[in-house]
Amino acid sequence: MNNYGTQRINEMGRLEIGGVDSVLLGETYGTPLFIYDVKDIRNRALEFHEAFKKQQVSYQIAYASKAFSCIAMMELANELGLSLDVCSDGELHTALAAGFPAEKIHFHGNNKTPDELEMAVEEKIGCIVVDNFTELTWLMALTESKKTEMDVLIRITPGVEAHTHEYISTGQEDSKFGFDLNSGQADEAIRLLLSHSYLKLQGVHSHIGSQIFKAEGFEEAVKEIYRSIHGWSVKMDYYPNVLNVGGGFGIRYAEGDSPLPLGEYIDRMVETAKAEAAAMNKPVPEIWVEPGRALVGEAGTTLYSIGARKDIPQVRTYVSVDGGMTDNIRPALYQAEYTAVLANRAAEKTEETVSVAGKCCESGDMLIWDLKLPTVHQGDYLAVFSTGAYGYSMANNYNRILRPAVVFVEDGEHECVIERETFTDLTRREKSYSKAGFIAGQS
Ligand SMILES: Cc1ncc(COP(=O)(O)O)c(C=O)c1O
Ligand SMILES: N[C@@H](CCCC[NH3+])C(=O)O
Repeated sequence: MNNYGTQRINEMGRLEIGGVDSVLLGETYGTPLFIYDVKDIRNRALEFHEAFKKQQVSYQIAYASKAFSCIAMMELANELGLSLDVCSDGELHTALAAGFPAEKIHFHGNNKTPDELEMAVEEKIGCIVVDNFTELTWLMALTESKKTEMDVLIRITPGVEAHTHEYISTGQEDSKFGFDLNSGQADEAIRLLLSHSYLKLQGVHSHIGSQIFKAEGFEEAVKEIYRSIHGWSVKMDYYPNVLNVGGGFGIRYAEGDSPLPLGEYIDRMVETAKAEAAAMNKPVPEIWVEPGRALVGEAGTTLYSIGARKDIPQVRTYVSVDGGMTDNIRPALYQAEYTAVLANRAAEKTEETVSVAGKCCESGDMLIWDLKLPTVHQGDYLAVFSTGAYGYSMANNYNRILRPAVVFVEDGEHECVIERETFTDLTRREKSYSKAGFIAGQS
């Protein structure tokens, strides 16, 4: 077993998380169940803070709430001294409902609507990360009409390709996100911003991708941004107060995944920024990062119950769980790999190789291929590791399957922070079509 966070195998041979027996959690809350190891989230936030403090630079760690967003998580992020990256009105609403300080919220997105921009301005959030000219035009008009100042960063695509799945790689020039550097679009946007009375350009943002294991991409991005800063400094006398390098720090999903210690990513990007600033004889900007997965990914475990089993002699054994692509779409979307154990028999030696299927009407609904487990029986609990990021937040109701519950565990205690969806939730906002020609019961 990989021993994520506080996990261990207890005296009964069961997986324990945060000092709580996972079987007890399954019995109490049912399955599928997302279990978050709060201590692990705390430790990771601390690791980021310590890395920045060691470098003696001003910084912000903005939790990318798209990774996992709910009231309890926003409260925890606030308690841990994090800022927040939101990229929709729903994420902003959740943060505000949790009492997250508006001035520490940053708004992202390649298609913020006029309503979302208005909400951000009215709520006086910390900054808007401007992504394109459409948004810039709207934002200029909005702040002028409201006579309200707003801090902004400009998102640029540094032309750096992170070595990750192409769907989660964003820093390359051919991307829907941000202003590109080569065509001069970023220059034009900065020029517009510098002459605007209400929009205050605080700095530059780049995000090169996600699940990145090497620091080189971040170093390269910082260098590339500085090449542009040089130009802006000469042409427009502009030098940023803030350099936001985005998120993307990788985590362990499967054996063989070996991300760097969090501090090393920070050291390498901050040292690059220090060297570049020194070469220009300028101060080091405030460095911001936006980790999502690195804060919550390994802290999450999904507990399922094993149902059907299908043995195809000489071919494969399928064991099916009571969830699947509805609570974890990542294997279907990115061929993401996971590992798992039988939570109720975590100490037993492995005896067979099975493939774990979800319950959706979809052949692609597979969670793990060729997983070694003790002989699997119906009713066993399967714990899939590292599901804390982009699991619940990408959950859906395909096949009208209900979204699972989420429980936080820490120091031997457990608390449900999101209840399991109910059938009532499924049909609550629905009504009959008044012009339906067919009325049940009549021929
Ligand atoms: C702009 C931005 N910031 C931060 C993140 C968080 O990424 P991760 O969860 O990989 O740290 C993302 C998602 O990739 C993003 O698009
Ligand atoms: N949702 C993706 C990462 C991209 C998210 C942010 N741009 C994942 O599950 O890995």
